[in-house]
Amino acid sequence: MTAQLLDGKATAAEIRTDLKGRVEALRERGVGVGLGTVLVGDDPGSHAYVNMKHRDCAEVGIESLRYDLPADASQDEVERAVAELNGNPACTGYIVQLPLPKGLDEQRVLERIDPAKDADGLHPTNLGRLVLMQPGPLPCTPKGIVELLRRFDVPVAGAEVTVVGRGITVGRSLGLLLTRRTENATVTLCHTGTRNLAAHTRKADIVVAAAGVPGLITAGMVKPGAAVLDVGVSRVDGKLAGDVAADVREVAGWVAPNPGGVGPMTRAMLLANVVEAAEASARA
Ligand SMILES: Nc1nc2c(c(=O)[nH]1)N[C@@H](CN(C=O)c1ccc(C(=O)N[C@@H](CCC(=O)O)C(=O)O)cc1)CN2
Repeated sequence: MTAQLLDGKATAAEIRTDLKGRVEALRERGVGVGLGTVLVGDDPGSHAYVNMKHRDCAEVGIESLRYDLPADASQDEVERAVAELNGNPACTGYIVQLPLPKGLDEQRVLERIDPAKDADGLHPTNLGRLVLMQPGPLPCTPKGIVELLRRFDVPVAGAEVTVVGRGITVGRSLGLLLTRRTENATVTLCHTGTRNLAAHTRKADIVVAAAGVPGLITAGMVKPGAAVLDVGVSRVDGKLAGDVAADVREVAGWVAPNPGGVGPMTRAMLLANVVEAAEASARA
């Protein structure tokens, strides 16, 4: 068996085409859409992601606002950038690129974001909405994963899903999202304290690997026909390496590769969050 490709790159391009039309429609009604980013330091991966986010904005007609701060920026400087974006009417949504350099209090920065402009859904108010199953912006990677599964008709309702990684941007939020009544999956959240990881992945209909451990998930850990989504990002010898070993393709029913799977969907969902917020404010 060779797995069907969950092609996030092509799917994200389709989503951007749809969003472009919606941004144009908003502009015709006098509603501007602007995405801000706050990037601190010189991590090459973070720079690449932020550059791609602004390139996506240009493609769909969203205005870009960009704060690039040096690696030695103080907590006050980062919070000042956040305060400026909160007060800038041209910015309808924004993100603080994570991780922040060591020494900065990430949580304190995220708490300063105006929840109404929180394009990443990572402000505690919006994470609380997710826990309470209330409407609000959703973290981009989990939202992108659910959208990718839906567009490729991977059955989610009633599925056993094993998520590897408990971080807030992916694993923990994805668990909350997939267990909502609308998704109705059963989720096992694995992490570094999990004793027998293979026992949990082998029983899963869907495996989401977001541990950041290159090649962690191998063919022997996957149930034949399962969907396997690679969200892990590591650099090995300067090259991007995912969490899923190449041999998994011979066992799985679907594979979201890395690159080309969930990453582009993360970016597309960021734009979607900004456009949805602008549409909601235009309706109000
Ligand atoms: N504020 C946030 N920070 C981070 C998030 C996030 O959702 N919000 N997620 C990750 C990084 N991330 C988004 O910022 C991200 C990851 C991957 C991609 C992507 O398009 N990847 C490409 C390959 C890119 C490459 O070659 O390096 C792919 O998978 O095909 C976009 C965004 C951590 N930080």
